[in-house]
Amino acid sequence: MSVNSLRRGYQVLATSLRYGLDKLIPKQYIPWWLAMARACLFWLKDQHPDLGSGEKVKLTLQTLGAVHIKFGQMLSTRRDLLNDEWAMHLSQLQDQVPPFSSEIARQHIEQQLGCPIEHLFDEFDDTPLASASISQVHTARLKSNSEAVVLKILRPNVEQSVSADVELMQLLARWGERLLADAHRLQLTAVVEDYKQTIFKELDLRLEGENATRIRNSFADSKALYIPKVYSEFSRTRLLVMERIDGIPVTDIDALTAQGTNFKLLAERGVEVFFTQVFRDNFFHADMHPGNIFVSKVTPNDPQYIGIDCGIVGSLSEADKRYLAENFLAFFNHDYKKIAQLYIRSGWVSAQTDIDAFEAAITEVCRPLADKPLAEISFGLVLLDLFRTARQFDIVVQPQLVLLQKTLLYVEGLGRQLYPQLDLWATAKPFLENWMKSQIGVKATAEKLSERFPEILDKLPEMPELIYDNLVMGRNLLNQQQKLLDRYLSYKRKQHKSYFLLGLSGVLVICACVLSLRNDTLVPAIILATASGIFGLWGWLSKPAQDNI
Ligand SMILES: Nc1ncnc2c1ncn2[C@@H]1O[C@H](COP(=O)(O)OP(=O)(O)OP(=O)(O)O)[C@@H](O)[C@H]1O
Repeated sequence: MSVNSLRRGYQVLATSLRYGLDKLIPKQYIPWWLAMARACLFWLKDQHPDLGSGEKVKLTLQTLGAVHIKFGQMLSTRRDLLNDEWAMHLSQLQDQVPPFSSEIARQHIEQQLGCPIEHLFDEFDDTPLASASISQVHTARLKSNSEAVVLKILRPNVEQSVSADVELMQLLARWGERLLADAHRLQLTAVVEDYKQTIFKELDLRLEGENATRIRNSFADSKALYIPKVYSEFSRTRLLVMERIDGIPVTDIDALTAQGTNFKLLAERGVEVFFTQVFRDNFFHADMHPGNIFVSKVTPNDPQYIGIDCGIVGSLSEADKRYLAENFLAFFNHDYKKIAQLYIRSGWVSAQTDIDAFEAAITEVCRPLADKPLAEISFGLVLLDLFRTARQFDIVVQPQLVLLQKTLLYVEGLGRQLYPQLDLWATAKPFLENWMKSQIGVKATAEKLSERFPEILDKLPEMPELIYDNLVMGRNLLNQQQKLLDRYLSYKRKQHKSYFLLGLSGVLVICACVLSLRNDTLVPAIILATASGIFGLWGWLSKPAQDNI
């Protein structure tokens, strides 16, 4: 436990209490010991009693910095779970976080460029265009070709603030693993470790530029998604220069309606973009909150998304991708037994699970969702059902899927806002069916084989030797397994014998004690005590050594 994490823990607690967040929890949910602990922190008073609860939460998260702002952004996407006041305040965390001074921004940009801004850019605007969790964005024009660009510069000291929070999260995860009954299932330290990797990569804007260029290239001819061009020659670790886009924020429903946007197509394209990135490209934008998504003003009837901020991206292993696709398809086909089998095969749930009970639980969760438009699905209830089933069947959290699950939440929340009649499943099904066909059909297998043909040809001469070696290895392995089994059985036999003798010795000693209470049974008592000693010693000596297993 480091001093840093303790200090940060205190800061988080103090800020939350000074904004009176403790008062937002209904009294009946506060146990007595927590109420007493709160009373002990008497000097941390609510300093903003007049503010609404949504504003208090926003200001707390904003004060605490990047990691907390990101959490607020995530909450803000679930308008179906928030009241208007909370939704309005939390959505400001997407791009209206208080900016830092333009002088500091200039200084940092020039430090990164190694020359005055005016050498490379015209019309640099000192008033930031937007300011978000980790950075601030200023507009300018490239001197070389007069292109409108934006300069995204990291916030001062953002690395330190993120480090402190990650350390605190690691500490809490370790405590959680010791104290929570569900710890082994929640994989807290692994999830935090994954988050650490992700967030630190986001702080390297050069990586963000590379991610953006990769997604831009894979959607080069797409009508669904446009990613602005990155000027890598001017980009550095703390500075990203890219084409300035002029779209309508995806949450500005009034402006989208005014330009006659085809909302149905827009929502369907959101689903298409998500599945294309996950399954075709295996490289997905994993920070798709509304502040990072715009809609082009050019062809409202054939609407195109514009995506920015590719700092957080995800990809899956081939096996996870395949299991996921099969899971989705089984869900679309109402084949709940298949979902249960897939969970067991992939190891996401124990092989000892009662498959019939598991299937019944999955049916209960999935049936209310099947074939329904988003508007008819209660997301909150689905989430509660999912948590309940996960706990009941001891489903282990898969850290590698957390980013994807977060992205799916964003996509679902977005679809709900844009076009609540969207049938997410009907839109996704043909896409996944085609993808599966491309993975497992005869043609796909032939293609994969032909791709690997030179490699296979190369290894062909080594084959007989490899086959022979493997057979020998297999036989040795079987012998070893048999030996291990024999040793284990012999260990168990010795252990039972030793327990029996020690037990017998115990019984005899009790009998000896009882007999010794009377003078006329003193001799049998001595005999029994001696026998007990012999059996005890024998039992002790026959105890097998631990390393004999
Ligand atoms: N290429 C661009 N053209 C126009 N505006 C942009 C561009 N890039 C960013 N912005 C504006 O700047 C805001 C913040 O940018 P960005 O999301 O990249 O920053 P961030 O600090 O990484 O944000 P987040 O909190 O989402 O991680 C965006 O919401 C958008 O309003």
